[in-house]
Amino acid sequence: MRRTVAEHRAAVAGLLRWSSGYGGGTAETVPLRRALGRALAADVTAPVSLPPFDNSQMDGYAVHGADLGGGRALTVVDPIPAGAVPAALAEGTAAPIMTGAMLPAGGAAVVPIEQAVPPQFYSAADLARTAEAPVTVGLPATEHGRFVRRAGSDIAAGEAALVAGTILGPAQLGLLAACGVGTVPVRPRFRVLLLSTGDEVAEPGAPLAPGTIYDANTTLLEAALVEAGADVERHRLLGDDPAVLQRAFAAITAGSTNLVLSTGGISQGAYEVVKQALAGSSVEFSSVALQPGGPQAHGTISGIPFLGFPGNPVSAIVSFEMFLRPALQQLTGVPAPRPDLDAVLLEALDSPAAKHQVRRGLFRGGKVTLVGGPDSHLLHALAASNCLVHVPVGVTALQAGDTVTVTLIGPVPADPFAVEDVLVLDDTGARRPD
Ligand SMILES: Nc1nc2c(c(=O)[nH]1)N[C@H]1C(S)=C(S)[C@@H](COP(=O)(O)OP(=O)(O)OC[C@H]3O[C@@H](n4cnc5c(N)ncnc54)[C@H](O)[C@@H]3O)O[C@H]1N2
Ligand code: MOO
Repeated sequence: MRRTVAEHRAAVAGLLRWSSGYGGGTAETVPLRRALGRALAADVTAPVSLPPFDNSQMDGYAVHGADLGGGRALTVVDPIPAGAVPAALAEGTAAPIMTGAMLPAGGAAVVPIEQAVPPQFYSAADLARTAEAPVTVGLPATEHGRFVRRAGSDIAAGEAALVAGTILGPAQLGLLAACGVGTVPVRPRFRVLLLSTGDEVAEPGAPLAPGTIYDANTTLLEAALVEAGADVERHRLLGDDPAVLQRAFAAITAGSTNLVLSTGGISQGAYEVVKQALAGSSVEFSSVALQPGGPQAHGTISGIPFLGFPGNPVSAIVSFEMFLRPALQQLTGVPAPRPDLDAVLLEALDSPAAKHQVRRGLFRGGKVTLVGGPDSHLLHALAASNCLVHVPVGVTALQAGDTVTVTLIGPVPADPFAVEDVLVLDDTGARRPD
């Protein structure tokens, strides 16, 4: 009995949710620079306020609360660089103050240097002469608090900075650094044991013997798993001997990993090693209405989730994108930037009526060109594509100009038309006349 893509997706998600043991693991504490993309394991409270003290938003003059009305010459006093603790500001004086510098006690506002008369700062030598002939500055009227960044206006000490489960991106890590937090507790990564099967499959690097091919799946799937926030703690290349694979499965103990993932050996051949090694087990071998990625296996080994992907590399990665990546995202919260977009198909295609076909394409500017045919060995075409093109069950043909749904799996190249637009801008950013 053939399963639908949605049925298998739900089965994989349920398997990981109920059997992977993910979620109960011990948090690790890592330095901020190792925490990018990880999920925060506990709430973090701000240990300091941001900003920690009232400070200037502009390079200019700090003015006393009694002098906000402007119109009188103020005596210029010692400047306040960022990092200094200033003396209190007296009525009738103005202190040159730099962006980020602490506002002096008595200071009520900052007037930007451009609005001062004259609009300049004075040298230390000029100010040293203050005793004989005070240097003065004229400032326009301003209001209380103008260009002052108040302590705690971003976040107050003791407030929740980030909540558990937050995915730590540059902004979140920057906030923690600004709060002086150097290490963070993060949820453990989802751990995967990756097994590639096949007597014909050889480790890259060694000379290629006749009849053999290099192992692409280990590298392809490890990269995909890492990109999705998981950790391949171990991978093994195994041949087609069911006894060897059975021993490898028997060595897997409960709790040792969150998922066992294999490629190859699950179809209709005479040497389907995964099928043979798991005969009589609870693992289910099914045919999903998907191309590539039709043959699938799922179940548990020693209580640990097991997924068997087909051996063809494109079938394996399509299986990952269609089934495993969504389940990982649901479970770990690590974002999988895989937007689905509508695109105008630039050429015709055929598809089997009973299957959801996934073609590879290059999406740009709202349009998609197919890259290579539907076959599942076309790794070069996969590497030249940036999206999966979906042809739903029941659709047997599409024409150029039809709208399809694509899933972005790689970066979109710059639109050549957009580049031309940029080139006709002048130095000010205005569009030049054609
Ligand atoms: N009579 C039938 N034959 C096949 C069917 C079918 O329904 N009836 N299904 C086809 C489909 S669809 C697929 S997909 C494959 C899946 O086969 P297996 O999962 O058993 O995978 P293998 O036979 O072991 O390998 C398939 C293919 O992929 C190459 N391969 C395997 N591992 C790697 C690797 N690590 N790196 C690179 N390439 C790998 C292998 O050499 C084969 O060419 O079955 C079809 N057959
Ligand atoms: O379904 Mo197979 O996965 O076409 O190549």
